[in-house]
Amino acid sequence: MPRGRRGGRVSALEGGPEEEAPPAAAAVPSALWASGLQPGAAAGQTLLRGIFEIGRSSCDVVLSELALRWWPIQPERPAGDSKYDQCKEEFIEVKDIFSVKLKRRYSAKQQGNGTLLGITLFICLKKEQNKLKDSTLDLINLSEDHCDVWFKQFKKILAGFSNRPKSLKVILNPQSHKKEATQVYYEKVEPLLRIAGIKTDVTITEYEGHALALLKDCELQEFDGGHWKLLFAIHCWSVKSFPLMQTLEMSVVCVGGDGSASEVAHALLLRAQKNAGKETDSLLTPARAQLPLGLIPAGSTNVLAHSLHGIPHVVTATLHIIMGHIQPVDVCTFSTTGKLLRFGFSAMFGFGGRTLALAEKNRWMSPNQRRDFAVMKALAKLKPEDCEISFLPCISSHDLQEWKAEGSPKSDSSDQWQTIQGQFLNVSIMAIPCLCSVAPRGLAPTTRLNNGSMALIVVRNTSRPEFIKHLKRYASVKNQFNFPFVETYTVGEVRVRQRNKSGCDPEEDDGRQAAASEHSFPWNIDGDLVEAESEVLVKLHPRLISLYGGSMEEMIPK
Ligand SMILES: Nc1ncnc2c1ncn2[C@@H]1O[C@H](COP(=O)(O)OP(=O)(O)OP(=O)(O)O)[C@@H](O)[C@H]1O
Repeated sequence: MPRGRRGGRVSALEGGPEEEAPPAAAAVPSALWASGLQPGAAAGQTLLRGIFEIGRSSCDVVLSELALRWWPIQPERPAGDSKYDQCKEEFIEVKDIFSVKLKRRYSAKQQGNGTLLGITLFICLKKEQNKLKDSTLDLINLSEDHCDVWFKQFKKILAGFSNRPKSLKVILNPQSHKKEATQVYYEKVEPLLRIAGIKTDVTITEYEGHALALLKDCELQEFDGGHWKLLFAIHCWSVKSFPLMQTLEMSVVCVGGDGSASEVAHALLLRAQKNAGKETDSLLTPARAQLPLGLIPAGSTNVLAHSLHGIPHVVTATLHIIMGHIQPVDVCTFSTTGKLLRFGFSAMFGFGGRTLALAEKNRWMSPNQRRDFAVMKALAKLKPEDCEISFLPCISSHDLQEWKAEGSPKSDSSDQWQTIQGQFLNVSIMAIPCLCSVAPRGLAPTTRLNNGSMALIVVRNTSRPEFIKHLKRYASVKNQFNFPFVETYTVGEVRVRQRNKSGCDPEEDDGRQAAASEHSFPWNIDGDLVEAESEVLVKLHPRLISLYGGSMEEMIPK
């Protein structure tokens, strides 16, 4: 049977059993399924044409600017025999190739280069549930000259992908989750980076704050001789001159959980302010981070990586970096009494802050144990915070379009602060959707990575069973906030002020006592415990950092 009709298994593109295409996709070749192009679609100018053996069939192969196509060479068709009509063209898109190697066979006695067998292409395939998977396609031809021409052409094409990083500074937290980040990196990430020809320089962090200390003040050339300094200069120049045409010679990658990821993002942003000569304490318009950041999920919580990739999957995260899939992402500044606390993506105050404080106090437990224990204990001691919350609402894009149509000069955020006050069990402020295992659509499902607004979700005082019901509803795909005691707002800026700080019972070992002095309150900022004074200002800064990840629209389950 021709390949195009038997599940499309080009042998070289086969994946492991858990990575098989779902039944709906099984009827088309995996390479076709991976691609957005349809057979016969315009493929750009033909660059090369030749014969290779692919999956044991001799094939006519055409390389064009956009795609590599092939179809079996058929013997002259006997009259009336329709069998060969079923032969289908197969193809992969050129943009899905991330490396090319000459394929050789080495025997024990052989000296030198070995026997040439052909060319191997390394390909990024899109699988179900936002997963990406690496695969290979062998183009077999024993001719050195033939393969050399094709190999050079593939190399030239790959060199043209200026959005792909050439060099990575890798920051790895060996303590993340159950201390498996090092293994994750060397077993799953580094081999792919090596195949892609990306240079790496790895720092294994030795203490909390090491990543910040390393990235904040160091000279970039320290990482790689003069290489980094030169590339940094080129990068700054290219960002300045062509903001949308960045040459991504280098990037930073964090291997760890949310705490590490957010520390590295914070460090890159502090660095950007320093380079731009900006004071961090009165930041109205912070400078963008110059270096893109990749996140490899290896922590107990991986909300940032999950939100970026739609799935906390190490190979997917690595392939987004290799393929140069860049997302500009909104960032918040958290400040108190005019001082910058930190840059971050999401925060919780109240139940979320106390739960984290309790978990931190019990770090001797395993990550899952201490998380469950902290949730149970915070629920047992559930009590509201007396707060005043002021916010600047964002105008919906629909209203904005109408105003623009009417010629009104209004911008997308209102200049009218609104204030709510009372007893709140939890306050969440999120610039990204915060996808996680307990909330498949995210803790803030209406926001996006870069929609220029934050979700403010406030939970007013209610009974414990009602609050638990609300927490459980996050697992649902709809009506998460359909409770009379929950309010959601789309905002650009929020100020949370603690109104009554004196109600703290020293006998109670709740999160507040666990975390802070009587003058500060536990905030959970991207999974890190931050003690803040009574008032915290959170301000959104659209597209302040570039992160490697997929397109959000495809990712959130409907
Ligand atoms: N060698 C180290 N020893 C102790 N802490 C470290 C080390 N390296 C980094 N850290 C700190 O560990 C914190 C948590 O790390 P990370 O988020 O990567 O792991 P995690 O398993 O998700 O953590 P958590 O259990 O706190 O959620 C970070 O704030 C980071 O600064």
